[in-house]
Amino acid sequence: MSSSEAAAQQRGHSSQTGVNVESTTNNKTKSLAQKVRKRDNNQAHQAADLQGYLQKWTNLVKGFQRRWFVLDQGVLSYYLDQSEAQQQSRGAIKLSGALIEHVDACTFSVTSSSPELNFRIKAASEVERQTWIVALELAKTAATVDAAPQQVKSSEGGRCRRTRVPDKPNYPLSLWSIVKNCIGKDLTKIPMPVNFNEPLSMLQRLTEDYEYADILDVASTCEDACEQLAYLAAFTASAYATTSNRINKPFNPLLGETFECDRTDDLGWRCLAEQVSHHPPIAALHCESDNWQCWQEFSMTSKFRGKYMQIIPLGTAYVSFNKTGTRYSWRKVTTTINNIIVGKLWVDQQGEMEIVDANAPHGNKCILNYVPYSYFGREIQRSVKGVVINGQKQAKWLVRGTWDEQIEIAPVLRTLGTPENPSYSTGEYKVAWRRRPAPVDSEKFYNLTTLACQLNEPEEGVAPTDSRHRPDQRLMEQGLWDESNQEKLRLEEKQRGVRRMREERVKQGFTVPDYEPLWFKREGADGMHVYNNKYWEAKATQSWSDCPDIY
Ligand SMILES: CC(C)CCC[C@@H](C)[C@H]1CC[C@H]2[C@@H]3CC=C4C[C@@H](O)CC[C@]4(C)[C@H]3CC[C@]12C
Repeated sequence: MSSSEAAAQQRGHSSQTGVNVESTTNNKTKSLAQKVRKRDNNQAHQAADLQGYLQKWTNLVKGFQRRWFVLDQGVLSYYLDQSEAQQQSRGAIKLSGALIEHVDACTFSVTSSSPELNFRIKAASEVERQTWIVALELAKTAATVDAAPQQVKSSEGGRCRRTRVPDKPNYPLSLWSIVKNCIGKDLTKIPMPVNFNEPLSMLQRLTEDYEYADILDVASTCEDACEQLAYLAAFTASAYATTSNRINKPFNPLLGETFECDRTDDLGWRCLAEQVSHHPPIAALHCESDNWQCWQEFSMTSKFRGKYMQIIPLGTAYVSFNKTGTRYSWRKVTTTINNIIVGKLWVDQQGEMEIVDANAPHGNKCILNYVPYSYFGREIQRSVKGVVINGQKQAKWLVRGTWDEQIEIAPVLRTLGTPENPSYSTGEYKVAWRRRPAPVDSEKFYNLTTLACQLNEPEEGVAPTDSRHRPDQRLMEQGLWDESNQEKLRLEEKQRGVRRMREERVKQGFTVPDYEPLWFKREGADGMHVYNNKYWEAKATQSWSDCPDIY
């Protein structure tokens, strides 16, 4: 029996310890889901309070001593014995920001940094230890959410959005120990515990492509089509900004999972994503604003190449500017994840990206080169270089910078040199994109940007299939990784079950219609999934009856 199972069982029996007990513990999955939902509604006040005798480390002479511990409203206090509990405590730690660590089978420690305090505590059994750790983690999450500044920009929409998620707990686990048995497998097919995840699904991660969509607003006002393309090049590079320090795996979306992000009020755009295929996994996105529309289909293959892994994205991204109807398309470059076996993980981008006019194949285009990292190279790292050429193959604008910091663009005034080795004299460079500074302390919460923190914020009225409702991801966000892992397995099994049933019916000779996504349909010669314009209307009337039950 794993410790978390034991803890769950313990919770079922231990009414005496005062843990909030779900009466239907035999139906554990349900009780977990309920717990998540409850916590969504009122995260701050759902923490399980707990009290009881434990052994507390005093000093080398006296060793462990029996003390009465009380967990109440985000504070862990102790007393000489139970009768003293109404009086002043002997010591107390605020759990917000505290470190809760498992030491050995029965021992754990709770540490706070300011004031500097540490309790080393021994429980009577592993089960009791885990019960306390779970209660403490829950209380910590609730307290941290409470303590976190909730206010963001004073958006015209007037909505307050959160600016952070709970801190990432620290449960060390070697990536290589998981991945080594999976050489040759695709990243999306490697069964991985949530320890390497970030609390976002790939649908949400892809929505972050639009974090700097204001560049598209600028581009939409350009009179010069080549300048517009140069801005667009800056936009495509901005999508990689977060990859420099976000090396966690987003959750693989379940088939039929959706994610909406309506930021029309403050950012001027809204986006809808759906997982439209499971084998191979494909996501489709559609993002719209008054000035432009963007859509894309995304899937990927991944390859181990010795000490690193390469992610090769498939699918095409499009933008169309409303005023002129000009449409451009591009494909994403290859992402490399280095140091898979040992060392610190780091990411690089490489490859050539061609941004072409989708209506005029021989018209303007931008050739952007994401220069790969080279140990010996003289190039600055993460560099992006590009040129916008017109239909006559004349260079019109130059693009330069790095994908993790900023991109500048400049008009070409004159082309010198030879066609094989041209040199350009340009006008002044202007900054087309600059990365916003990271939020304070973001290294404690997966290096998420403020927008990223807000993506998974619970929101009313979204589809039942929305990633925000995904229970394993919510548990992970709250730092409850054991529980999250269990839920993840249950959801994946449920998905397999549905698949198996389809296959069974096909075997029995029934005609089973192909899986149809709800909000996207295949269109055009390449059969790309494009938006069917139904989601936001369905949302307005809350008509979700066609949504599959995936959680
Ligand atoms: C072994 C584990 C830890 C590896 C984790 C790999 C993560 C960091 C990789 C896997 C797939 C990658 C994504 C693949 C494609 C895109 C789309 C692009 O427009 C922005 C970057 C983005 C969103 C990448 C971000 C980094 C990414 C999420």
